[in-house]
This record gives sequence, structure tokens and C-alpha cells, in this order.
Amino acid sequence: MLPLLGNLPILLQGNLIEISEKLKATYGSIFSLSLGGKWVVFINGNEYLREVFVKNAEFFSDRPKVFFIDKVLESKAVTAQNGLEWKTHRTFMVTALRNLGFGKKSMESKVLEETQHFLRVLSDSNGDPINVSDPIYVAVSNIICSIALGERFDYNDVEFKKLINVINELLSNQNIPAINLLPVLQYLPGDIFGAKRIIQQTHLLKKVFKRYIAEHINTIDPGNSRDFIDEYIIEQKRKPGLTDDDFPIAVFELFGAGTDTISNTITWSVLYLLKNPDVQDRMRDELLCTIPTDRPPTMADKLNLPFCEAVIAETQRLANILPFALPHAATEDVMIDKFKILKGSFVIPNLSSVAHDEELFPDHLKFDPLRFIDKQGKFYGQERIVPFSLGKRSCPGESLARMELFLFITSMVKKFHILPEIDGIFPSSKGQLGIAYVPNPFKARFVERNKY
Ligand code: HEM
Repeated sequence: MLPLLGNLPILLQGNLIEISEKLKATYGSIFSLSLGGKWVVFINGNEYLREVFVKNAEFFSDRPKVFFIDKVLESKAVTAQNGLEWKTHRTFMVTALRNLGFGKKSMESKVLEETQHFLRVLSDSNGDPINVSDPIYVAVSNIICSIALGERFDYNDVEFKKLINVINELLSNQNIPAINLLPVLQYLPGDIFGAKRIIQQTHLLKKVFKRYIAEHINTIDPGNSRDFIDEYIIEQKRKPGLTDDDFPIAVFELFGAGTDTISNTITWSVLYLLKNPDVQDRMRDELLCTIPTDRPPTMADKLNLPFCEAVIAETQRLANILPFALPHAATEDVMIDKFKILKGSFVIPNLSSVAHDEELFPDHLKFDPLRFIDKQGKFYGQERIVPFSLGKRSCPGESLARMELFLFITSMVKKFHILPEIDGIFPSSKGQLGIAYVPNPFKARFVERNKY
């Protein structure tokens, strides 16, 4: 066997989620593969994930220099940096997003406003079949636009459409995990893995964001920050670590992290609700009983909607959109139980091993929100899944993500009956794995409740 290839043939046996399940069943909760001359260690199950990424966070919180980190994110901003630079950017991001209303009423108003535009698009479809992911992707991107750039766009705006198409195409390239593990793939003639195109797209996006940054520099009022770009310009004066070079990547990162993740989760929810009309009806009954008027749900309603919360938790569990989170790196040789993880290894948090743990979630491929409802009918046990990962690198966008998932999914179900394109014929529950696990494109009909 060529040393460079190592265990690569194992990866050719199919989908990495299924392969990792088989390897876990055979070799246990920590196993490693030799790929591209590197050890790639998979950490499985709640207990070991906490042991490695929380208790031993100081040794397992770096990012390795893989293609996506090094060439797309150019080892800049939050996701791709380590040490002091990472800390500076992460602290800035968390503070800036808090200043812009994260977890507060002001952010909720932004999301609610976009939800209304989104519901109008669904109404305008008049119950005809539409590509489900299109309006969701546009609406979710628009929320990041208003956070990052200070403006939302008309859904037909040509510039806006171009921008989100490039981001979408770049992030949905299914070859990225393979190029990460085997960098040589990016140099193959004919660009068959699309690596050169990805890098071109990154440059294009940087150019667009540089233009917005220049416009903001010309119009900023330092006493009145409008958005993430203004926050960066203001904070740059106090923190030299926030460099000009990092700036466009920091904006791109916000789009990349905050668009695909949320829109894919909402799209999965449509697919599951479509296939489980009883769940959809029960959710709508709860919504109509709790909010009998025409107004859309708000975050204040959340505590009174346990079944809706359970549907969202079950969607996140089953959809499993970032099954392997993002890669981490070991900075020392560390013993975890009887396993020695070598310095320099890639360390993968296998979040999928929790979401699809047959002991925790019997019949784990079944969509069953009642897993999250206790005997008193209350929502419980959300901490059994870790869709936002854990430890120092856990997702800083979690509160916005939870708010968007709740407001979009509940307002959609309250207003519409979601039906398959053709009665009795349902889309596949299997998706495609790139960086994220995404559903295959499908159509659905959104029929307004009062017209059903
Ligand atoms: C359903 C939505 C989302 C899910 C499931 C999700 C999940 C994740 C996961 C699993 C990670 C990797 C953690 C690790 O390396 O162990 C991550 C990282 C990250 N997420 Fe999210 N995320 C979501 C939405 C968002 C949003 C809305 C934002 C921004 C507003 C965001 C910003 C980030 C950033 C910047 C990182 C890198 C953190 C670091 O390296 O320190 N995410 N997310």
C-alpha cells in the first residue's frame, strides 16, 4: 500500500457517516485512519467527545492546515486561526454580534421581518410545487446581509442573487472533505475536483466584500455602528490583531457559517414534515391553540410550544448537518484512556455518533419528536445532542441559529400545509455529504391553511 494512500480505500466504500458507524462498531469509540500521510483520529460518543474537546480542550482546539482552512479561509478570521489570533477574532465576533443584538429583541425583529418576506414568497406560489431550498436560502442569506452589510435585498436583486449563488456553489462542493484529507487532489490536471474554481470564487467574494468595506469606511459614524463591518472598523483601532487582510474573510466567514447551516436545517425540516403529516398536524394544532390569532410566533411563545421545540430538536438530530463538525488538530501527544493521540494528528469530533447513537435514540433513523417530550408533555433532553459541537471551538452563532430555526419553522407550519409535489410520492431522506450534509433538491407545495 502506498503510504500516502494509507486507509484511503476504506473511504471509497461509501458515505463517511455510514463508514464511521461501521468503524466505531468494530474498533470502538476512538479509532484512527491513516490518510494522506496523516493520522486522522475520530472521537465518538458523548463521553469521549467531552473528555477530548472539553476536559482536554487545551490540546485539541487548534485547526489543522487543510485545504478549506488554508486556501479558502486563508488561515484568517475565526474558523481558520489558532492561538492568540483566533482568540482576538473570536472575542471580537462574539462581542460584535452581541452589540448588534444577538439574543435580544432587536435581532428578533430582523428575523421576524425576513420571515414575513419569506412567507409572502410561499403564499405567492399559490400552492404550486416550488424548489424548497431556494426561498429558504435567500431569506436566511438576507438575515446575514443585514447583520454583516447593514442592508437586506429584494429577492430578485441581481447582485444579491449573484452573491448567494457563488457562496452556495462554493460551500456545496462535495469534494472539499476529500481535498482536505488528500491535498494532492487539488493539483490534478483539468481541475476535476473543482479546487481551482473554489479558490477563484473565494477571490471573487473577497472583491465584493472589499467593496462593501470601502463604502463603509467612507460613510461610517463611529458613534453609531450599523453592522458587523462597522463594528470591525471601530474595533480595529483598538485591536491591531484585526488586520485589513483578515477583514474580507471575516465577512465571508459570517456568510459561510450562517447561511448554509441554517437554511439546510430548515430544508430538512420541510422534508421530514412532508413525510410525517401527523407530526405536522400536531405541531400546527399546538401553534393554533397557543396563538389563535393571525400573528406569527415570537420567541416569547417558545416555552408554550414544547412539541414545536421537540420537532426542531429532532430535525437537528436526524439531519445531522455537520456530522464531523470541523477538523481539529492535536498540539501535543495526549493519552485519552488507553489511546495515545499523537501531536499533529487531525482530530474529528464525530457529532454523528451522538445524533445516531442507537442506545440513546432507538430506531435512530426514524423521525420521532416524542424522543424530546417527557411524560408530563414537556420538552426535555436537548443536551443529548450536540449539533453546535462542544468545547472552545463550539459554534458562536448558536443563539441566532436557534432563533431562526424556531421563527422560520413555526411560522411556516402555522400558515401552510406542506405537501409533496405529487400526492403519495415523497423525496428521499438521504442527502449528499460535502462540508455539510444537505438534502437532495426537492419540490413541495405550500397550501395556505385557510385554502386547504
Ligand atoms: C443550524 C445552524 C448552525 C449549526 C448546526 C452550526 C454548527 C457549527 C459547528 C458544528 C461548528 C464547528 C465546531 C468545532 O469545530 O468543533 C461551528 C463553528 C462555527 N460556527 Fe456555527 N453553526 C450554525 C450556525 C452558525 C451561525 C448562524 C454563525 C454565525 C453567525 C456561525 C458561526 C460559526 C463560526 C464562526 C464557527 C467557527 C468557530 C471557531 O472556530 O472558533 N454558525 N458551527
